[in-house]
Amino acid sequence: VGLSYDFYDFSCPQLEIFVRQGVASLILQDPTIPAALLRLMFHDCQVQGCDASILLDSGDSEMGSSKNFGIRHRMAILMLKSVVEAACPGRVSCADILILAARDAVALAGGPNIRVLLGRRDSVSTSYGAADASLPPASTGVDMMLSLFAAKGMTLRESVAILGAHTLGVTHCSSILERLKSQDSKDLFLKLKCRLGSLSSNLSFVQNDLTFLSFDNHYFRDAVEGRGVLRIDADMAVDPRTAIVMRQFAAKQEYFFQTFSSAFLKLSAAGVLTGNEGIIRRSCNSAG
Ligand code: HEM
Ligand SMILES: [Ca+2]
Ligand SMILES: [Ca+2]
Repeated sequence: VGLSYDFYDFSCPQLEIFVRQGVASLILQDPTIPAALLRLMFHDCQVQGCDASILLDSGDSEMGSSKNFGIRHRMAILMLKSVVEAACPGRVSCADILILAARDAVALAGGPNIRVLLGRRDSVSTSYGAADASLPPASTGVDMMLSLFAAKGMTLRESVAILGAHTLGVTHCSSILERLKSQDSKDLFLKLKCRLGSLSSNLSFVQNDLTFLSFDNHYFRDAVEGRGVLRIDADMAVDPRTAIVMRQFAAKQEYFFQTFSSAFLKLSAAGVLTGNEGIIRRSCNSAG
C-alpha cells in the first residue's frame, strides 16, 4: 500500500521516541489519555481512512457529527506535532503521529507493543457528513459491527479483538439511553450506575470495564459475565458467532493481545493516502 516500517528512518529517525515520550508525559497529567487517543484513532481511520481528517477545524469539521460525542484530547496530537515539527520540519504527517500516539497509548496502558507501518499523508479536506455516514452509532449490533470490520479485511476474531479497545475509558450515560430505559433485568446494573434522573446528563458516565485505565482482557471477562456496557459489548457475549471468541480472550490475555495487534494493523492501514496523495500539514488542525 506504500506504507513501510522504516519510512522515517532517514527523514526523522527520532520520531518514535518523541511520540512515546510525549504520550508518557501527557499520561502523567491525565491517566485517561490512552482511552482518548485510542478512540481518536478509530474515529479518524473510520472516516475516509487514517488521514488526520478528524483534526481539521474547518467550518464543516467532523466534530460536528453527534457520532463524535465524547471524543477528547485532539489537542494532544497538535502538541505532539509541534514537538516533532521542531526537529523534523514538514516531514512527518499528522496521520502517522496519530497512529503512533494510539499505539503508544496501548503499550503505556499495559497492552501489547505494536509495530506499525508508516508513510501516511494528511487529507486536505473533510466533511461532517462523511463522519456522520461512516461512524457506527452507539446502538450498533453484531451484524453491523462484523460488516464494518470485514470491510477493513478483518477476520471474525480480529473484529472481536478490536472491540477489546473498550478495555479502556468510559461511556457517558447519554450514550446508553436505550439500555437504561429497557425493562430487561440484565440492564439493571447500568441503571444503578447511571442513576435515574441524571440519565441524559453529559456529566454522568460508567467505566467501560473494571480496570478502565489498564489495557488488559478485563473487558472480555466483564462482558462474558453480563456486564457489557454498550449494546455491542453485551451482544457480542451472547451472539453464537462471537461468544466463543469472547470467552477465549477472557481466558487468555496473550491471545487477545496478539489478535488485537493484527487487527490494529489492518485498521491503521485501510484506505490511507500515500506517496504524492494528500499533503503533510504543518499544523494538524488546518490544511494550510
Ligand atoms: C462497532 C464498533 C464501535 C462502537 C459502536 C463504539 C461505540 C462507542 C461509544 C458509544 C463510546 C462511548 C462514548 C461516550 O459516551 O463518551 C465508545 C467509547 C470508546 N471506544 Fe468505541 N465503539 C466501537 C469500536 C471501537 C474501536 C474499534 C475502538 C478502538 C480501536 C474503540 C475505542 C473506544 C474507546 C477507547 C472508548 C473510551 C473513550 C474515552 O474514554 O474517552 N471503539 N465507543
Ligand atoms: Ca480520517
Ligand atoms: Ca481494562
